[in-house]
Amino acid sequence: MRTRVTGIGGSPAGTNVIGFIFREAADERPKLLIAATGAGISNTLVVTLVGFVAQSPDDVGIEIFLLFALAVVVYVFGARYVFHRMTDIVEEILFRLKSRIVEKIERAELAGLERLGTAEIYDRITENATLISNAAGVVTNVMQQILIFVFAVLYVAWLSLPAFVLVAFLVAVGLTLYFTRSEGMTPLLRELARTRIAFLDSLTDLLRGFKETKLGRARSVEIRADIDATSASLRDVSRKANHLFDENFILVGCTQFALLGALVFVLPRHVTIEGATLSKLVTAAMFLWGPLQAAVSGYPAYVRSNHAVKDILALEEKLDAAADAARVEQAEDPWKGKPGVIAMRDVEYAYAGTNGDASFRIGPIDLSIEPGEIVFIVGGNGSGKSTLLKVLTGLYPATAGVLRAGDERVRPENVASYRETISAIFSDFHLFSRVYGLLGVDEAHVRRLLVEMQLEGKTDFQKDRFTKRELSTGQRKRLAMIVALLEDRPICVFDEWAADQDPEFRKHFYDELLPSLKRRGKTVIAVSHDDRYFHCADRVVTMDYGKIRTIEHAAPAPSRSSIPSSNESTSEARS
Ligand SMILES: Nc1ncnc2c1ncn2[C@@H]1O[C@H](COP(=O)(O)OP(=O)(O)OP(=O)(O)O)[C@@H](O)[C@H]1O
Repeated sequence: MRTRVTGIGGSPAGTNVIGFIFREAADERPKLLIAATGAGISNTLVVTLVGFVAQSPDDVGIEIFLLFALAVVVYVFGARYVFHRMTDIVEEILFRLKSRIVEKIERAELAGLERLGTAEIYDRITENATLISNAAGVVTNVMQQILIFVFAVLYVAWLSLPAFVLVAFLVAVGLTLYFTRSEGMTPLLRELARTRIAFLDSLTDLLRGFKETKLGRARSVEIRADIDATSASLRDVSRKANHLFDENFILVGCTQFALLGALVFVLPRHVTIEGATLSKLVTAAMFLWGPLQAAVSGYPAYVRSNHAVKDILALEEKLDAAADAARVEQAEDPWKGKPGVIAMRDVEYAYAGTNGDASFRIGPIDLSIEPGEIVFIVGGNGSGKSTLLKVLTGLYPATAGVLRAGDERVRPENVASYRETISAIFSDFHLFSRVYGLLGVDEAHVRRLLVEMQLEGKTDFQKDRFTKRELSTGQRKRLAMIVALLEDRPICVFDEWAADQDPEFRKHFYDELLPSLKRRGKTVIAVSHDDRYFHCADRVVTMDYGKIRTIEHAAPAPSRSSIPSSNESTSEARS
């Protein structure tokens, strides 16, 4: 059966799937080779015996039949062993590869992962892994067919040396043409990989923006046009690649016809050859066709799996690069859960620019936050508040300056331990399906928090999960708050947490929750736009264009009549 191309990746990393499997099967290589050779020989023997018996059926004794039966048995056991082991080995490699990639994702720095994007990771870990998995059987078959082919050619050499020379010459010409033409495949495969990721990106855009597309016909038509365009180019490149494979397949068939033609039309004119030998040669040449076609039709799958292997290894390299700074994380923990004063001295952070564009940067920033202090970070949209939080929490490594916690400088060697002292709810927070990091937590305690967050009856907590996570944004943020409270870490970081809460719960957050955290000795760093609650902070840090504009000690709570409207004060802050 022909193997079709459905979209393959390409990359510069250098290895192939056979090397990959053989490296993995180092101890088993001799056994695999013996089993594959045994299967190949017995397969050839079966066909040779059948040809022999067909020539003179009356001369056949029981020993020929027993040899025939033995060859079948050897083939079955040899082939079974090779196929099963190759599948096991490939699946084991893929299992290890996936867990290694997941580990590297975990170790990657946030900025590195943000640059990489999710489409490439999804594609490599699913599509490419499936390609390699499917190719295991095909690759084994190709290797076995090559062995059978070699034995069949040896059989031809035994029958007639001139015929062997003819076969060797025509097969060499055919294969040289085939492989030369197949080289045209590499750029097509690379193009396919790029197009497939672009397709995934557009599809993700459509799915994430589903509501928006439902509301706008023009938007939906335009995004559809973009997806169709990517999909069409995926189809065209895939079609080109498959046509190339088809032509190569036909080319090998032509080599076969040339071989048969040369055997019957050319050879007898130049070499003395008996009719019986010629007939055996023709049978052998026809027999050669099977393994050759099988090997050639399996070759696309082999090429695809090679590209898939290269792409996965290239992804690993990118993840390694993203993990550089955090390579030795967990090595040190100087704080033992007590980070002390957090101090930023001349700290700067710059996003990596794309296509030479100037990127946004914050700093230089000088800021110290005492344990137990409540600090609000305020400022207009895009002033760098969230970026500052990510640097402060050690998620973005400062590109200049020093971040200290207590007496210790936060460095790649200890940043993971520093992060362990912080609970954070970012504006794009994620609620995990289970309360990872808190598995086995006391359910009664969680239920009390559900009551405090006014979520009883909306969801419940059973077996380490909130029974329902499809809640309103404000309610989901309350669930995230429950997780943060359960973590019970000394530093709490909230990025516009109150923004999606109703007035009553917003008041609860500022007037009760934050003071109760303070009473428990927690440091709270919160991004806020709620100017009417700025008095709840010990200090208010105002950011503007990535720099700290002012740091003010909070004024006492204003009387109700003097509270400005939220709009007034926001515009004042921005002016
Ligand atoms: N992942 C990123 N890569 C590159 N630039 C980014 C990235 N995230 C944010 N920026 C840039 O950093 C600037 C500051 O963004 P940031 O989210 O820190 O602002 P903010 O003060 O929290 O804004 P808002 O009040 O709207 O949440 C933005 O203008 C944006 O251009």
